[in-house]
Amino acid sequence: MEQRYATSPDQVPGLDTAGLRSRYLVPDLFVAGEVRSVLTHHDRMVLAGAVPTDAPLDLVGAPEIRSEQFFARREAGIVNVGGPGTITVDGTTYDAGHGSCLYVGRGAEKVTFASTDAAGEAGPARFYVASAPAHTSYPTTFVAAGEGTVRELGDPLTSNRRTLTQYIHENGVRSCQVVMGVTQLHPGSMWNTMPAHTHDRRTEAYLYFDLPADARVVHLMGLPDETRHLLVGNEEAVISPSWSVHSGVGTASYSFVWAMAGENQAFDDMDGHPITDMR
Ligand SMILES: O=C(O)C(=O)C[C@H](O)C(=O)CO
Ligand SMILES: [Zn+2]
Repeated sequence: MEQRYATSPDQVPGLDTAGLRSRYLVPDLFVAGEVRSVLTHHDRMVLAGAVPTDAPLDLVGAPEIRSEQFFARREAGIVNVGGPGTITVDGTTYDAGHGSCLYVGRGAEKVTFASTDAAGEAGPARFYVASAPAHTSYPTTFVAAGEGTVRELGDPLTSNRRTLTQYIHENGVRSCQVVMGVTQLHPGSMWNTMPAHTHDRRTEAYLYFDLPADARVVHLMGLPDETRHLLVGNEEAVISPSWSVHSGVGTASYSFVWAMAGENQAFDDMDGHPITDMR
């Protein structure tokens, strides 16, 4: 498990491109036949990727979280951004298609990922995990793709028409901290999360997916009046500390998984920043 310590907005103006990328971009979570993970000390979120090929893969603990079982003191939301696959939690198997979400509660002992058609046209499943510490155990719950709480946002005239589906949230699948969903840009719309916002009470991570290999999302980060950008490729994640805006524009169509953890789960507890105030 890679470990990244928390950062302050004071550091951002002094960082060059490589410095920004090494702290905030998570570029290599998805590797065939492996589980890769990153622990950020921002709200102690763990981001992981699992790509099972010819053999199933288990999500296990690590020295960085001082536990043999990943879910000993944690919960997680898991979204499949690849081909069809299954997630088995303590003997119960969930068919997890592209874009579906499984919440796994604290105390789960054995969590196993498998692909249904790794060698076929669909390719291996690619499971994205966003986890946070949990004080109690909520039931493990599956939500099929698109079946959460849907919000239609933006306008084609401002190139930001998008469908936001909330899976794990206050009025949906219950959790201790993790709030999670998927936003899909409509054809021709390229801007996400504009107007941009911050939420000083929560850390958030975006994982961009379904982006063509030769396209990029220009992702804005930093304090609203001192922004920087990251060029982000398919299946790369960005860590947004509580003080950082998180908004992007793609050079092609894309979706992203957003996941948060922190003080509260109130989705609308955010501070908007008009583009005219941003620098
Ligand atoms: O398209 C959007 O806008 C989003 O998906 C916003 C994220 O859900 C978010 O940043 C929640 O805080
Ligand atoms: Zn946000």
